[in-house]
Amino acid sequence: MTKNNANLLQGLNIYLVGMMGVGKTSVGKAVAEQLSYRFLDTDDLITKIQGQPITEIFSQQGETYFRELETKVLEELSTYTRSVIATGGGIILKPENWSFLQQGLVVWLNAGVDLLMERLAQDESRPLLQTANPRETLERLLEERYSQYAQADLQINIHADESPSAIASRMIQEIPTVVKSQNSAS
Ligand SMILES: Nc1ncnc2c1ncn2[C@@H]1O[C@H](COP(=O)(O)OP(=O)(O)OP(=O)(O)O)[C@@H](O)[C@H]1O
Ligand SMILES: O=C(O)C1=C[C@@H](O)[C@@H](O)[C@H](O)C1
Ligand SMILES: [Mg+2]
Repeated sequence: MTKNNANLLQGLNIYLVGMMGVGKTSVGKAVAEQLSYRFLDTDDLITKIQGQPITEIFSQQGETYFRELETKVLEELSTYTRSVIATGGGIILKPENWSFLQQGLVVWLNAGVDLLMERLAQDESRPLLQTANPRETLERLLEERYSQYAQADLQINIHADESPSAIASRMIQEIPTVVKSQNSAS
């Protein structure tokens, strides 16, 4: 089943989008393993290229600079094939980024704010959440971004107590439904 689905994708990249903390990195690694794809993470690459953690890029160079780097990294990765690409939570904000995302299969990992809060409670590496009321910030960001995330080809709802590997299997099982409808649309 997994091998067939990898064939069905014909090398098409999978782009994971969704709010910070939903599990794009964790689930992405499991999807890549199950499809024998390469795993890449835009946040990780930005950190390596810049030689600075994301919090520092935000505080020293600013969010606009980070977003420019993010677009450059995404453009570079769009030339790859057979890759699962975990993206930063805000990648869907720039229309320009969609021209790269749409070259692959875009999968939205969606979870409610309660689960996101649980996952991010002890985490200080998300600069946008260093506010007086992180829950309120998450709620606002999710509301602002919801319609953009919903442009994804496939939506996977994330619940507590499901491992990254089980979520990956569930996602891979759904691939034929979206790849088929993409083919029939063309
Ligand atoms: N299915 C899961 N079950 C339990 N814990 C999980 C699961 N998925 C992710 N986590 C944990 O939640 C936290 C956030 O996960 P992860 O870093 O994968 O999210 P992300 O979507 O990549 O976030 P960001 O957009 O900030 O990069 C991590 O501590 C991770 O170990
Ligand atoms: O949701 C966001 O805007 C972000 C999420 C993270 O993945 C990082 O890309 C950065 O912290 C910004
Ligand atoms: Mg991540």
